[in-house]
Amino acid sequence: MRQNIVLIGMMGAGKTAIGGELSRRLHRPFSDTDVEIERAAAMTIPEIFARDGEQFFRARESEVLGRVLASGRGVVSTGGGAWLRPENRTRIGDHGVSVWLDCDLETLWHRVRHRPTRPLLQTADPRGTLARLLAERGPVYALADIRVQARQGDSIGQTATRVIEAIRDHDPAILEDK
Ligand SMILES: Nc1ncnc2c1ncn2[C@@H]1O[C@H](COP(=O)(O)OP(=O)(O)OP(=O)(O)O)[C@@H](O)[C@H]1O
Ligand SMILES: O=C(O)C1=C[C@@H](O)[C@@H](O)[C@H](O)C1
Ligand SMILES: [Mg+2]
Repeated sequence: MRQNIVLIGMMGAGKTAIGGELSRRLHRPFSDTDVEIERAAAMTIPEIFARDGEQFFRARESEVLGRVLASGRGVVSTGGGAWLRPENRTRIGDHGVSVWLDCDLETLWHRVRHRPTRPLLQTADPRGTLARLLAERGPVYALADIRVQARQGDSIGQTATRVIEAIRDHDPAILEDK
């Protein structure tokens, strides 16, 4: 079934926040792959990265993604790197519509800079790292079915409304109740 709504994009783009809002508005179950990975491992993401490394985390991420997509019609917020693996993109395409929350560097940096929860940003120059990741990943995120600008100054509610409108334009069947 292709009715899942899957949010992709950079850390800080608002996937978790907008995903929760969409779930409430559309009355659909909500899953966040980062939260599911932490729950299954009984560890935080920084702890998983520190103990087992990024490749281990990516393997768990692919497993969790497959599991949460199986529900068929949920809202799924992914981690910022999930969309980069081709096998994950195929799986998302088979089970849902992908929505890229496209957010500018300044907004992303403003949101993530005081949070120690993103291990990839624990570098000597985290802003530079964020900029490099955005530049590298942008063309891959652009492969998503739908692109929504997550603009600075827009509330979570306003961005959620734009996501719903964009999905309706793309394929109204995704929003239909079963
Ligand atoms: N208009 C907005 N849209 C989305 N998030 C916002 C907005 N305004 C503030 N935020 C805040 O930005 C922060 C980052 O958002 P969030 O954690 O949802 O990002 P994410 O894409 O899930 O990141 P990650 O990939 O690291 O999980 C949150 O604290 C969220 O509440
Ligand atoms: O952008 C990324 O690669 C990541 C984003 C977060 O959501 C987490 O999945 C983790 O910190 C890695
Ligand atoms: Mg998140």
